Amino acid sequence: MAAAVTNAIAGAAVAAAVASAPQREDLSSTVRACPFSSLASFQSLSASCRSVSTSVRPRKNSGSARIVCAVAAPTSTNSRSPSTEVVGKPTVLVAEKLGEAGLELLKKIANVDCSYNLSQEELCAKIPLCDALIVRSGTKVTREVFEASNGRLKVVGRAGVGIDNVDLQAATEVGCLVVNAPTANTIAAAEHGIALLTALARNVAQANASMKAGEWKRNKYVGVSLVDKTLAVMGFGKVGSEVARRARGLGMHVLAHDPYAPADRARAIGVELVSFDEALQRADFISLHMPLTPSTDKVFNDESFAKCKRGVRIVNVARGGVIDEEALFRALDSGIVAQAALDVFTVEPPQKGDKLVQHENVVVTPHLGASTVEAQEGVAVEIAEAVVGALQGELAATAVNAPMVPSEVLVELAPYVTLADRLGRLAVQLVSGGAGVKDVKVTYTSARADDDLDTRLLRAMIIKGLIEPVSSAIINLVNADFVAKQRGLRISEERRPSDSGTVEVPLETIEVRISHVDSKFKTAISGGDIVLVGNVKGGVPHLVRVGDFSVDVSLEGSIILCKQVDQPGMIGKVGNFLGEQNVNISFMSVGRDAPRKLAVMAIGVDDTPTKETLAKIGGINAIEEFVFLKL
Ligand SMILES: NC(=O)c1ccc[n+]([C@@H]2O[C@H](COP(=O)([O-])OP(=O)(O)OC[C@H]3O[C@@H](n4cnc5c(N)ncnc54)[C@H](O)[C@@H]3O)[C@@H](O)[C@H]2O)c1
Ligand SMILES: O=C(O)[C@H](O)COP(=O)(O)O
Repeated sequence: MAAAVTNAIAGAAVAAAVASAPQREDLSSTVRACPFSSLASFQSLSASCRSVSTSVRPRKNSGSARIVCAVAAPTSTNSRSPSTEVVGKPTVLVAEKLGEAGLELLKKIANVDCSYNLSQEELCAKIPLCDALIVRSGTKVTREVFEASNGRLKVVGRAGVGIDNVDLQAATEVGCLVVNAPTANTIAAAEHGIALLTALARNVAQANASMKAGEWKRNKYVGVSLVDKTLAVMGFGKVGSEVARRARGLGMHVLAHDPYAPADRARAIGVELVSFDEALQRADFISLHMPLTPSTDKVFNDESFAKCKRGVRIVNVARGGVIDEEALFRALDSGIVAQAALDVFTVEPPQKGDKLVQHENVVVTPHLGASTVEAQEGVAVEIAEAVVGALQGELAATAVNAPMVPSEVLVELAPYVTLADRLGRLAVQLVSGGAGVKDVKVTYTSARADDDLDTRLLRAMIIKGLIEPVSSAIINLVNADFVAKQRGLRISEERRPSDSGTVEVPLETIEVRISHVDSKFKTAISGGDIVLVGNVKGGVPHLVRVGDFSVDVSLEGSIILCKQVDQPGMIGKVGNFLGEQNVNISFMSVGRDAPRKLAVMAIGVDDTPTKETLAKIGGINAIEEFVFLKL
């Protein structure tokens, strides 16, 4: 007897729960466009991969480019729109001054709202209307901002390098991509570092102020020479190496401390890489160029100043927070530090009358490192390109909160990305009961060596497929692992060597196995688990196994799976019922134990059959159970 029709129809509604999913919704209302859900969208993504592939390489720390899959832009019709907004275009909020060329690029694809000097409350009020936000260092993009966006904010662009003003953890949790503009202001920052170094050595700022006050004090402002002095560059990245190169040109001996710096770069510039302590002990001048991170926070403190040569001079164009400002004040007063030049401060702007700013041996500028005409135009274009790309679902070469997936890998994995998402979607629809999905094992069969397959993207897409149909979450490469962990969904991965495959093809099959659940289609159970296996044929993802039965159905449209007693006329009967309702069949395949024994019929349909049609199929005598699954 055929399974109860109601059970079968419930297949379309996905009663399954993924562990601790906050909401269960009808599948039809929750299937969302995935950035890679169609080959077409992935091909456009691949095209952009190719265009950058020669310049893209994995970067250690932040030194070189990264490529990740971004999140496709939603359009802005789901929120109240600003009056000037063009419906259907994404909205980009530019919260700090951005160069014209960048604004022009943004305006080609988006409604651009330039609103500067917003308070946190004003930013939080605006953000639910925005798909992207562009900031410099003056705007704090806090957890509160991400939460206020209600999931609409898809990308934050930092028009500059330092991302210490953006809560990356909160961004990742909500699946918001963060991109920066890491290269365009390097030279400007390095030049400002050198400007401060020379100004410090020759008392330019103090002498200037004194003369403007009507004085003429030639003896007071005798400086020190730079030539033959030792400069320690702390943080030998983009800016640090440019400062080092210029300091070498000034005839200085240059040391660098950077735990991650490549020795060949240092050798090429004529720089000696040393430990933190050695740098402090040998330097006459110290120039800071490391990012502000938990490990560099106040790394210049009483203890480190005590290790310095007496009379050392310090330049900081990195971040105020890397110096304990109270400790610097003490070191200046005690003479350990003769002079300091500061472009950056723990709190910006510092309080009026700040004692460090007022100190006579301190030269200050109001965070001007990146502020040249050239750098600001460059940064604006760099960030606008990254944000536009991300909004169009393309690649972000400068993402800071997503794993790097090299472009070549993305191109090759494109059809498998779709396969992974669809296997996840089908598998979760086969789960019944309230136990929830907790344990999923993914097995990749490949003829390639174990270290020759990057599965992070595939895993992310399987997670997306498993979670999205049964929750309100939106999953992408940024937040997939986080959301899975948060929901107690354990994904284990295994590589299985392929005997028959070739290394030309990255993957033979992907198997998704859900343990410790019941299935509404018992035939999908193998060894106690729901098991689906898929592969890619001619660039199209196919389902090739359901439980212990081989099938072959392309993963497009929707699928009806029937378990039946193998007998003549079955295909015709089912086909007739679907034909009566004008439901187009795209694919049909039968996998069986043996002739006239049990079989699984997989039918791909382009349209969604009505409940009545599904009831008629369920009523066919030879059909023991069936399920309708939406992709
Ligand atoms: N004042 C400005 O206007 C201005 C302009 C540009 C950059 N910056 C700041 O300058 C800093 C450097 O920028 P960049 O573009 O060179 O970045 P970068 O990422 O290219 O270089 C930073 C380097 O610091 C190194 N590093 C990390 N931790 C370290 C540690 N504990 N000790 C020593 N080195 C460490 C990294 O390995 C890296 O090589 C950033 O903080 C950036 O925000 C300021
Ligand atoms: O990290 C940076 O890029 C610099 O600090 C520049 O910051 P700004 O964009 O606020 O000038």
